[in-house]
Amino acid sequence: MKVATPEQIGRMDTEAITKIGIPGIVLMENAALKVVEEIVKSVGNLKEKKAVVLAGKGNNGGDAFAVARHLHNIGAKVLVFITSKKSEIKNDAEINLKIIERINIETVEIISENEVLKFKEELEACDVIIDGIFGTGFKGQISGIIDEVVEFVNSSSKYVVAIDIPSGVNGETGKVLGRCIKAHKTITFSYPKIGLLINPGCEYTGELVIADIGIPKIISDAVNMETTLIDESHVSGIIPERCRESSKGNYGRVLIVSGSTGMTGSGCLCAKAALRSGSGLVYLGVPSSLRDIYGTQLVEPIVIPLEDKGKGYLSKESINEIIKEMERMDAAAIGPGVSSRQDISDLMGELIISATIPLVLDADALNAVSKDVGVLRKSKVPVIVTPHPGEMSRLTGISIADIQKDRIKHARDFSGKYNVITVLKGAKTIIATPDGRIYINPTGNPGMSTAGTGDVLTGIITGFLGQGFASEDAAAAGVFLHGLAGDIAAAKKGEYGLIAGDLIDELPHAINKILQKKG
Ligand SMILES: NC(=O)C1=CN([C@@H]2O[C@H](COP(=O)(O)OP(=O)(O)OC[C@H]3O[C@@H](n4cnc5c(N)ncnc54)[C@H](O)[C@@H]3O)[C@@H](O)[C@H]2O)[C@@H](O)CC1
Ligand SMILES: [K+]
Repeated sequence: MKVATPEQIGRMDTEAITKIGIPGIVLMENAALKVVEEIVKSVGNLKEKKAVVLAGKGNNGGDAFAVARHLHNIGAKVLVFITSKKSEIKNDAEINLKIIERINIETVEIISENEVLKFKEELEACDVIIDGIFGTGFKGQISGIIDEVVEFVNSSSKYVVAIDIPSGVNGETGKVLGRCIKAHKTITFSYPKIGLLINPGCEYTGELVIADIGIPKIISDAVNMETTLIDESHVSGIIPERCRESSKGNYGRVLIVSGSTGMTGSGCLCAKAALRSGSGLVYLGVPSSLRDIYGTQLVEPIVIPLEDKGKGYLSKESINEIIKEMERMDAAAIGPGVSSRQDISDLMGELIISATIPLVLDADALNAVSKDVGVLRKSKVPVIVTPHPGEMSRLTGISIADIQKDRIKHARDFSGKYNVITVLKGAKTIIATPDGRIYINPTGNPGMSTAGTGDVLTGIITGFLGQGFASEDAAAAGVFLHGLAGDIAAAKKGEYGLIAGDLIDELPHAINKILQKKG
């Protein structure tokens, strides 16, 4: 599903009004009806129930006035608090304000401490709070009396519904600089806004509902939305049904270059995940002195011992063997458990430059690349890098805290600078393409913060690359299914006891769920 910036949504609204001739008040009415429908779904029959509606001075407030009218019509006792002077309210919002005044819905301007006290009392007795203070027009930080109002809402323990965006979230960046409405449900219009999907904004939205308010397709299609929220239908468009007549040769050969003494598990997880994502043949290139360990752990993958002179880690001496093996492969992953010795750095640089098949670089490969990041630009093949924030910090020299503050920007900058696809892991994994497009992944849970889950992701993405998916599709489908497998595992076992191997077990179920979408 496409994701919009507030500016793009504003443009769609304006063009629907000016170019197509749909009056703004009609869009506002559509928006309000969708909000009321969702309130009823969550709170039930509102007859005789008390609703407190908060309205700001912009069009978000206009929506709130129209919501108040419909709640009143279905029998709710509605009280509207306005966070500005009524005289500041203009245009469509003013029309809706005048309407509710004419039908005797009580409206109170909260402009002094007296009204704040009244507001606090009313909150205690109400059944639902509707937040229409700020929407896409919000910038900066909530302050003054509105700050107190938001604090009371958040400490009220009442059900809170946000109109379009919880007031206080920046719809473009997801930043929350001050206090912010913590909603149980947010009904956002036309398309999700980026700020509702990424941290910290997404922590405030509660359940997110996307409501169509009638923007004509001709208008929205003309807006170039560069951000995609990966969803089931997106992934089902990537994963093909298997051909009835096929053999393992149809589903790719992948090479996983992995392992050092004490770090053999990562390659095993990676290889199993590649197989569970449908790979025809998985080859695991490992230091030859460790081959027996893999032999006892793995049945289906083929182990290729790479000369290590008995050292238990790979070095530059294995380069020719690896490059030769790559010639018969369709994709390769390099990195899981290879250790971070200098020998590995030298090996990585040469492999990246010489590779002739799509690559996934993970873990120690990224740490090695950090010493000379420019080598990524010398690759002749598509490269996917899968850093967690710590690895991203080493690759860029930017602190983890700063990366986390603007994950989209840092992923996009890195992809643009080094011509790679960046999979920036963490809650809401971000994928950035070299031409600046972004994918946001909604699946996954904190149970996946455990050793080996990154190796599983690398295996899935590599498996998909080997099956001929474009790098961007392999990354998008890979992160979504990895998170979905984690969600299925967490539903069965809880988040505490979840381990990386559980993701591999659930991966076939996650893929099946997506294939069923194809109908
Ligand atoms: N015709 C339209 O354009 C439609 C707009 N809709 C609604 O309108 C909203 C956007 O309306 P607006 O553009 O009027 O914006 P908002 O209603 O979000 O509010 C903007 C107002 O808040 C002020 N403001 C911004 N940041 C502030 C801060 N930190 N502290 C104090 N005041 C601040 C601005 O100066 C402006 O007066 C959407 O979110 C949506 O809810 C919907 O009704 C659909 C149709
Ligand atoms: K709002």
